[in-house]
Amino acid sequence: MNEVEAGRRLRTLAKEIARHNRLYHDRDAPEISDADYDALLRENAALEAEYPQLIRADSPSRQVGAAPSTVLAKVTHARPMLSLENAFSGEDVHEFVRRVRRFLSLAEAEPVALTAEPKIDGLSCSLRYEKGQLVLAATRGDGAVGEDVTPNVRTIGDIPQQLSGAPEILEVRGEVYMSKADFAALNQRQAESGGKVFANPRNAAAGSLRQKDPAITAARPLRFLAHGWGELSEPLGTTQTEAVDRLRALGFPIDQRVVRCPDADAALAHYAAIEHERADLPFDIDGVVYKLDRLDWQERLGFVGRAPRWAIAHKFPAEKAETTLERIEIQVGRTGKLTPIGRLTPVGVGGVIVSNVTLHNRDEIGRLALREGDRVRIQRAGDVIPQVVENLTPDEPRAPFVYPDHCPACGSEAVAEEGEVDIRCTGGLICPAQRLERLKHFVSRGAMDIEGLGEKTIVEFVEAGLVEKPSDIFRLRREQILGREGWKEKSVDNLLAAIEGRKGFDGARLLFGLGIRHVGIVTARDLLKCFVTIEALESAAQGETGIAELSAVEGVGPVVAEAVHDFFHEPHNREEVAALLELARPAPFVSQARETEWSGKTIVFTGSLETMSRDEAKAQAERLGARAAGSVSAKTDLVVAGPGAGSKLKKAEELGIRVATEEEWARIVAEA
Ligand SMILES: NC(=O)c1ccc[n+]([C@@H]2O[C@H](COP(=O)([O-])OP(=O)(O)OC[C@H]3O[C@@H](n4cnc5c(N)ncnc54)[C@H](O)[C@@H]3O)[C@@H](O)[C@H]2O)c1
Ligand SMILES: [Zn+2]
Repeated sequence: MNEVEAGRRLRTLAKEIARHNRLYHDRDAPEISDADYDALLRENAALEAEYPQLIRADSPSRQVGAAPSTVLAKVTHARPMLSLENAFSGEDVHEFVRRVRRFLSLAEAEPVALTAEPKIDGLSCSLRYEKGQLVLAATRGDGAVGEDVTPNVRTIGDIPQQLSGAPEILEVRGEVYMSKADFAALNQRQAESGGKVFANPRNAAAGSLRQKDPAITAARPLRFLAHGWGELSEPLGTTQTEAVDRLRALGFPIDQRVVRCPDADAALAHYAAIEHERADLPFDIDGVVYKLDRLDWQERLGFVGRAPRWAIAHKFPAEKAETTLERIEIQVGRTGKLTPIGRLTPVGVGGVIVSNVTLHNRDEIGRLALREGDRVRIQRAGDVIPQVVENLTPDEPRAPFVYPDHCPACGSEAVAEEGEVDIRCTGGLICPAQRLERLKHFVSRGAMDIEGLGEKTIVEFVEAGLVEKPSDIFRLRREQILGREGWKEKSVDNLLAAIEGRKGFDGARLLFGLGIRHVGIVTARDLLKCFVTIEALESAAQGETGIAELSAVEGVGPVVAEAVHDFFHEPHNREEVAALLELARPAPFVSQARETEWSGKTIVFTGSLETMSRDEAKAQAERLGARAAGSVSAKTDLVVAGPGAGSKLKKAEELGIRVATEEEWARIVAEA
């Protein structure tokens, strides 16, 4: 991999890992296994080690968790709540100790004692006591800012409300978790009452704590184990062991498997013992945490990036089992992505019964040469969605699995983009699997922006069968809506007037609203700047030289060209577009640009803007006749940088490109 490729890969990794962090930490709904997630992190770390100059401001190696949810109040931690580095082998653990020795310049003979303890699979929580009273409880959030869960935490029996003989300020940190037995019973109750069934104890604990109603938390069997601390007005001891003993004496639950080990080998022996016991433990664990016992050493080591240098989590290997792959089914996601799912003969893996696996994509099926009927080895890594790691019967004669080239939900053609493994349905507008998301996008503020037709209403209309595709919005009749619950005459009239008002609307916004892959509002404008009407664009896209013609448009590359071509290639889409054009009659493109000194220039906006949205800034640039671009190059004429600007600003400075603040930009606009 060369430097350019590495930079590109790092960008992809940053985006992907951030997405998985949100899914896992914020939404409690991971899409990939922890083992796959950890592999992404390791790939990122290896690339950063090779190309330190490419380390991004938003690098996953510097981030903890995910931003706090907006449902709960935010709490800025007095001391950050960090993550842990991972070790996957005994050798990794020895290397950790060697790193510590080097950092502290320890003599050969100097022993390095560690504590070893189970890594509880819950969610971390910080409890703040002032003068012995519990005053604040917070989740980790992104490490710097967490969520205020004080009223909820007050309902957890394991957590003392009052302490005697505690330091004046004491922040205790530990894990809120649910025992396996309580989790099973809760899920049973939830299923019987038609409530949410949780994927695993960690999700159940997180879902029970990270919500607004303390009565719900109180009804859930949450528990707590302390394993560390944050701000302190006086030390708890001189070693980790002493400090933990002190916390226990103050009344905090501490797991009995926390032990002091004189060296790494002793710690590894304790790891083996805990791993042996794992299945019988009352709660889920995903590894063993080692910490330096001496607190003065912990202090000197401090932390780097997202984790302390003085601790490491030794993860357990994934659990495996063998079974039969009975069927391969293709699911269509909300964005049209086809995902193969394996239906298995149910089998127990690490304490849960597994009957489905994700097969990721077509390439993965090819790599494992999977066919319906094969025996497979599956793996579950303390996670929700297990995966196939090996085909045990690749040589048995069996018909190969034929991957569909049409969408099972709507019958449209399904294609892979150049260089991409994912296969997508091209029938976006008419595909039932994508219906809701497409419609939400169509009416959204950046697209048709129909007042009174928000996401909620779209969901209502789709569920009622009133709307299936965008053109149906223009077919809505008064009597269809009137008489529905919550709709008064006035609101129906307002809605119909708003829809009526969108006839003859900006063609670029309608084109953007179609949700063609890679066609954002800027690209939609670029396309119509050249073709003027959607009809003209459509016939160009369908022509023999369509892709070449589209690629030649200023601001449009081959990827966009191909996506537009694929979209108009699909007869269902053409039919729907024709109906839309007939009903909505969008306006042909009229350039809003004036002739100014900025005409034809290229401007890049980076960082956050405070007085306007990014979209507004781009629109301003366009009105000056300039083009808003996404990345800085030698052809850039101006970079407008707000707070938090990173690599783009750096690049502009390197290239000697003019840089303006948001305020200066506002002046440029006013004066042009
Ligand atoms: N599957 C996914 O999409 C996905 C996404 C993000 C994270 N993850 C998984 O989540 C984990 C990463 O999350 P993370 O950043 O919270 O790191 P982590 O959970 O691996 O380790 C840090 C946390 O461990 C907790 N912990 C539990 N027992 C402890 C003990 N005895 N001593 C000290 N700390 C203890 C602490 O709360 C600490 O915040 C990994 O296992 C990763 O695989 C998975
Ligand atoms: Zn489809």
